[in-house]
Amino acid sequence: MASLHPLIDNGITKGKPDFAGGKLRCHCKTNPVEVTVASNVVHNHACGCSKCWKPAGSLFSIVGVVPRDSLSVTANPEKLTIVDESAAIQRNACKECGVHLFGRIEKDHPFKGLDFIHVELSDEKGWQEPQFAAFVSSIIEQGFDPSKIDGVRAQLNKVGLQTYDALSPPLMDAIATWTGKKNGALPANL
Ligand SMILES: N[C@@H](CCC(=O)N[C@@H](CS)C(=O)NCC(=O)O)C(=O)O
Ligand SMILES: [Zn+2]
Ligand SMILES: [Zn+2]
Repeated sequence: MASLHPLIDNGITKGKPDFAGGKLRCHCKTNPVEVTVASNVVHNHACGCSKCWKPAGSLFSIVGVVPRDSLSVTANPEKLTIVDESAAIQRNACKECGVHLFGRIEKDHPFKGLDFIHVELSDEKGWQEPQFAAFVSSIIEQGFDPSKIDGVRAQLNKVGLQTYDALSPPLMDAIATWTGKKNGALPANL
């Protein structure tokens, strides 16, 4: 079976409601970028989109939000770079290892004031557990076989995650398959 994400593959461990935050570190063996977060995450969820950072071999990102004021870069900030300046979410990644430390919204947007983080970058336990899975069909755009996408939804449902797409799942899959063929991630004759 495909790996969804290390935090959900073997079932989901519930967080602690009173958890007060912790430190996130990139994957660099020396001089990792360190971010300190003084709050728990909310709306933690799995995201299948192509923009959210995923650990190697995982189909999904686990991403949650924290108030921007509760996040600070506490070591090696010079290693950070913004992945895509034109995106609504300015994802700050380590130039050396590629890990995304936090995403920030600067433009006028419903989520302005919130930063997006990945709690598996922290050694602390107690972060809110993932609550649902979003943008499931988007993994097809990245080359995932569309005929196997319902198996992924079943895997997510099995660990207790409801799955969502912007439209109904079959319609979103069809749109994503078209996009995957167009961008070359899927064979044109599929
Ligand atoms: N199908 C697209 C979906 C991208 C997308 O819309 N992602 C959502 C969820 S993270 C979003 O809000 N993106 C805003 C952004 O990346 O700035 C993909 O996989 O690239
Ligand atoms: Zn790094
Ligand atoms: Zn995403």
